[in-house]
Amino acid sequence: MELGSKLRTRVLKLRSFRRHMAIAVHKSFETVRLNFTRAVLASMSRNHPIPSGRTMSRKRPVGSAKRTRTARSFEQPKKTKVVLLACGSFNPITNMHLRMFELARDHLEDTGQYEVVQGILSPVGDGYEKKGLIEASHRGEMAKLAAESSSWIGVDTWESRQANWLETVKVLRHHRQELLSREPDTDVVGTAKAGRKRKRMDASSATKRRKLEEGPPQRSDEPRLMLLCGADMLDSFGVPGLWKPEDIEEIVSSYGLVCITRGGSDPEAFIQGSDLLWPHRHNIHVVREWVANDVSATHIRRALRRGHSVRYLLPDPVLGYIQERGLYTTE
Ligand SMILES: Nc1ncnc2c1ncn2[C@@H]1O[C@H](COP(=O)(O)OP(=O)(O)OP(=O)(O)O)[C@@H](O)[C@H]1O
Ligand SMILES: NC(=O)c1ccc[n+]([C@@H]2O[C@H](COP(=O)(O)O)[C@@H](O)[C@H]2O)c1
Repeated sequence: MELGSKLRTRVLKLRSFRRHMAIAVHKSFETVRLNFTRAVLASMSRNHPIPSGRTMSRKRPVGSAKRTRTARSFEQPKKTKVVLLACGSFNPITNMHLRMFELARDHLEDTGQYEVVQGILSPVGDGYEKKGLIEASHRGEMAKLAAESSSWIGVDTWESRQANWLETVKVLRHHRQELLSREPDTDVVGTAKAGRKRKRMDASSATKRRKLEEGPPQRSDEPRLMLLCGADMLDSFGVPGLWKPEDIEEIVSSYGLVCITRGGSDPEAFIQGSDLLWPHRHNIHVVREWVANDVSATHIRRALRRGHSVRYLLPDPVLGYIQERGLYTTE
């Protein structure tokens, strides 16, 4: 009997020991598994950005500062700010001259890379001496009347106030210098409208000079200047002796070109056929105008000479200016 009860006690103890061992082994496996899972999760949160727009959902001690860093700050690269410069006769300015800016802005912003912050109309000076060109003061005034309807397009008469005609690349250089001379937090649109208030560049500033030599900024807060033109202007690059090759090279490499399609021109084919433009094709943005608008200043001048209506081809205040002064009645 005694032997039997001892044996039973031993068997029970053995069973209890095995149970305890099993629990201990299970617990340590569980600990290893949990630690592994934690490690994997930690590494995932390090390697992967947090879903867009959401703050990190880690618990924080009561009263501690709220996490304000969102995924957006990780994911969205800064957009390059762009200022568009359109050079031309604007003799007179037409609705299509304004529309070019709208088309260019949509196109650039649709890429997701750019934010167009300002448009500048720069009428050519009297020194250009093109047939039928009326005084720059009138063309500048008409451009200003036209730009009043826009919140972001302005007129700069610096080019037209120069004594002699200036190559377009020199106009671009001037405007880039103006942009660099601005304070970083300047409201660019407001400045365009009140250009007179602009601060002059401090020629002694080594930083600014260095930036000018380095070329236009690509991804910084400083806006990048691009030349805006119609496809006929791009075609004119091919007219022998009209543009210096080094000027064209500088325009397309250091600034960039936004070219609006125009009836009778094929900008893509022109770029493809040009050994000068082809290497810079990624800096030339061809914008297709699906609603063809082939209004030209030439057509408007001709219609005015003939006493025909030009209403709705150019802004009403511009038409009023022309009629009040009897402009474009003779060739
Ligand atoms: N209808 C248009 N479509 C596309 N681009 C245009 C159009 N009209 C003018 N442009 C562009 O606007 C800029 C300034 O043009 P400009 O002042 O020479 O006007 P224009 O109407 O072509 O003048 P003109 O008929 O007197 O030659 C140029 O780059 C020109 O290519
Ligand atoms: N070599 C050059 O820089 C060059 C040559 C021809 C025209 N342009 C410019 O192109 C524009 C052309 O205007 P128009 O189409 O009205 O002639 C003007 O602003 C003019 O100054 C520049």
